[in-house]
Amino acid sequence: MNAIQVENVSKVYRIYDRPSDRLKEAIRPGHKIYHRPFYALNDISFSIESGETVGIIGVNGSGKSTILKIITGVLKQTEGNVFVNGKVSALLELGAGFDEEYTGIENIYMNGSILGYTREEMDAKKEEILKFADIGDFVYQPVKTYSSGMLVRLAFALAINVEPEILIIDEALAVGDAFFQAKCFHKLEEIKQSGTTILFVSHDIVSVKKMCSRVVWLDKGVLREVGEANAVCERYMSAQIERTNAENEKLLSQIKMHNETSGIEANSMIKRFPRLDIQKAEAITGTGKVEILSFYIKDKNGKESKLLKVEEEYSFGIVARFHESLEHVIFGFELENLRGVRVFGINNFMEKKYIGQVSNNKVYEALFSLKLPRMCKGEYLITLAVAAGTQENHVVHSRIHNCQTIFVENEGFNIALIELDADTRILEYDNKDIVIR
Ligand SMILES: Nc1ncnc2c1ncn2[C@@H]1O[C@H](COP(=O)(O)OP(=O)(O)OP(=O)(O)O)[C@@H](O)[C@H]1O
Repeated sequence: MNAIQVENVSKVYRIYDRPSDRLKEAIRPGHKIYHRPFYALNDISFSIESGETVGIIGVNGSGKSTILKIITGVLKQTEGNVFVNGKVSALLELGAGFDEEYTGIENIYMNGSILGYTREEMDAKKEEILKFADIGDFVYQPVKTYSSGMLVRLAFALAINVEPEILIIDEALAVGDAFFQAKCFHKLEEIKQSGTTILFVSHDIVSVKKMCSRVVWLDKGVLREVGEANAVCERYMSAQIERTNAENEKLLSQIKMHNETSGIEANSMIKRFPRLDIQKAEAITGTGKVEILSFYIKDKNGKESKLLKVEEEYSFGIVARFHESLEHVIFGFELENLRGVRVFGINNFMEKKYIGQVSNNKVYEALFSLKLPRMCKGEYLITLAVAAGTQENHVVHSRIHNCQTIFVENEGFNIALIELDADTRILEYDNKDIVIR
């Protein structure tokens, strides 16, 4: 069953060059048109099944908030239809849904009554809401005195504790502090498991990948893609890379970087490298001026391996052919877990091994030797990249996303993403010997 169905929805705004044009058009109905139509959304269709967690992604101004407002009924579409099946609780703009003259408590009851709950029913929910919001006595103060952090705390606590069938969240979590964000993500995970449909707008692609099974990608009001979360997020990130590449290419040509002495070692021996299988890669992007030919991992005996043990030494090699002479080249790779969380990344720029210039039609091998950190046991995905510029400002010439998996063995407790090397001591004191300041 569909919880939300969006059919050919468009939202058109009238844009006037001068404020007076609006008036001129109003007083001469049927005559001259003074406005230009602007499509904030253009013929958007998608549906969300009951129980799904779906993300909406897109750059600023792509129409994400507009579609959420239309789904929640805050805004009326110009064309098309929206069907919503279930009780909706929404967290839209910060403070929306609150009357700022009233206290937090009063707002809790007002919102509850809008959602059809009686005062008694809200009495029962109040404690849970206040506990989650954790804003102390501020709940007795008018909402207009709240900081943005307090507002989002109350709004989130309210939105999740009214047992919605459909929960809609617009980027709101970004406002809270890190502890609150973590608490919210935990709670969202719980809500998701209970079968609530969740629609989630965020610029944080890692969270979207982690939370959502499917993703809707909006681009300048147009639906670019709807599909499996990881795949759509990858293509979205690739598109962002291409966009920033174009911008950085311009910027780098203006910045004059001093040529470092080249750290490249010449090698005339014939070497064999395993061919990189790019068939399984999730996305390949870049200018195409560099072709990544090989990636390999060798253990300390020089044996190739995809089954790695924590705290052992490995060398990671990237081999690439250059189709153009380039300056300030950066070779690097990243490791992500299967939930899309990056565990580590390394490149020669970070390691302060600067490369002055590489020549057209030559092949270069970048070698990274490292001790594998104490990370959680399991499967990981590798992303390879060759870029040029600096860490902050670079053009990606080739990026092969999630092209290979490795398996990490860890005989430890495996309770978190990484384990620490800590010097742990326990000291004992007599009660009388301590002062707690
Ligand atoms: N009242 C309005 N009149 C004219 N244009 C508007 C109006 N409201 C929104 N827009 C435009 O509609 C487009 C979509 O806006 P929307 O807020 O939905 O984007 P968004 O994807 O949520 O952006 P962000 O990530 O920055 O929040 C933007 O170009 C915005 O300027």
